[in-house]
Amino acid sequence: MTLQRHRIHRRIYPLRILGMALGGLSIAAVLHQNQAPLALWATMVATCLAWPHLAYLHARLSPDPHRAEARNLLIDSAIAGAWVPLMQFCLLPSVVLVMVTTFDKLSSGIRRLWLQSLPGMAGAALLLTLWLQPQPRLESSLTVVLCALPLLIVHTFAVSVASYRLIRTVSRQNQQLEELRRTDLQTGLYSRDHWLQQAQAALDAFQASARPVCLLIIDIDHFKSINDQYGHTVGDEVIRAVGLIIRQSVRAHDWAGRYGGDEFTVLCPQATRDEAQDIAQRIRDRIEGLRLREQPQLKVSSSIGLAAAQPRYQSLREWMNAADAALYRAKHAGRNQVAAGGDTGPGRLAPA
Ligand SMILES: Nc1nc2c(ncn2[C@@H]2O[C@H](COP(=O)(O)OP(=O)(O)OP(=O)(O)O)[C@@H](O)[C@H]2O)c(=O)[nH]1
Repeated sequence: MTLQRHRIHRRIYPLRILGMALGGLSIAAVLHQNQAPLALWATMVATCLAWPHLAYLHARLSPDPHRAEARNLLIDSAIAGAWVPLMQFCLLPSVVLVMVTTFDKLSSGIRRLWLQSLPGMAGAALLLTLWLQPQPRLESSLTVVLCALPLLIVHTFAVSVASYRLIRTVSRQNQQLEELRRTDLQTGLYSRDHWLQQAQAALDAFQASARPVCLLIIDIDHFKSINDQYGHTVGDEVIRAVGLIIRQSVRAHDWAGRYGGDEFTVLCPQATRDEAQDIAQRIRDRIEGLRLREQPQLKVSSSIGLAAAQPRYQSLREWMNAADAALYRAKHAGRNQVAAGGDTGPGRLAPA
């Protein structure tokens, strides 16, 4: 079981009651086998009945229940250690008690708790050995063996279930983290890093197969002055709206990402330059038609650079530089237009 700070004592309380009951069963069988005096029976019953409730109260009333419960776990180990000489070292239940309480510390997830539990466990065992000097009786009757089994089985099952749940939770959270890493939170498009990975993979695939693939770089025109004139909140809204337009304008198998700031990138696999130009024009056109409900007078436009992959591009950087150079030309030619570079050299596509 993983120790969580929140209401930890409530989660451990029933488990400790169950553990004490099963541990008590195992100890009772040994006491019966060893014909132990009544005082030992009384000690066993009192410990098993009282300790879970005392531990619960201790943690509940403590200002730091997490620490208090960690202390309780150490006391669990000391109690288990004490019962080893009290059971005259009866081998099977002694090993089961010691192992179960030690594994509890390991599965608690509290760092080094199991190590911290060892001195208390060994100390309690040593103290009672020196004090009572019990005669060792290592053998276990069949009854003792049978009575030790429930604790062993239930504990193993409980720890396995808890580990299974923990692994499921961790893998679910890892998946969520991976999705977050891949996504630009503002626009819902792919993040820069993830998009770059895909672009590299697309270029590699192009080098291997020569199937056409194109790259678009989209930049909002004069975005700084939108921020300056309308404020950053409106600027953010424009970025979100442009992201949505891009997402809705590309094909299902295109990869649209936010490269950073007001710059977006789209990878168009299996698209010729003409097909990619159509996509780019569609995006440019829709951005030009964008109107924010709160700011209907605000006009937005974009410039787009397009580059088809070429066998001569040795790296993604070269391919992106070609698209960037095309974007630069689109900006310098008056913005709000698509320019293509790459296979046929510099070229400008007229605005729609
Ligand atoms: N509101 C907002 N502004 C951003 C965000 N990211 C970057 N910016 C701003 O966007 C502006 C980008 O300006 P530039 O790309 O340099 O220039 P521009 O004004 O778009 O001009 P051209 O690209 O030449 O048309 C900068 O002022 C950044 O501070 C964002 O997430 N939200």
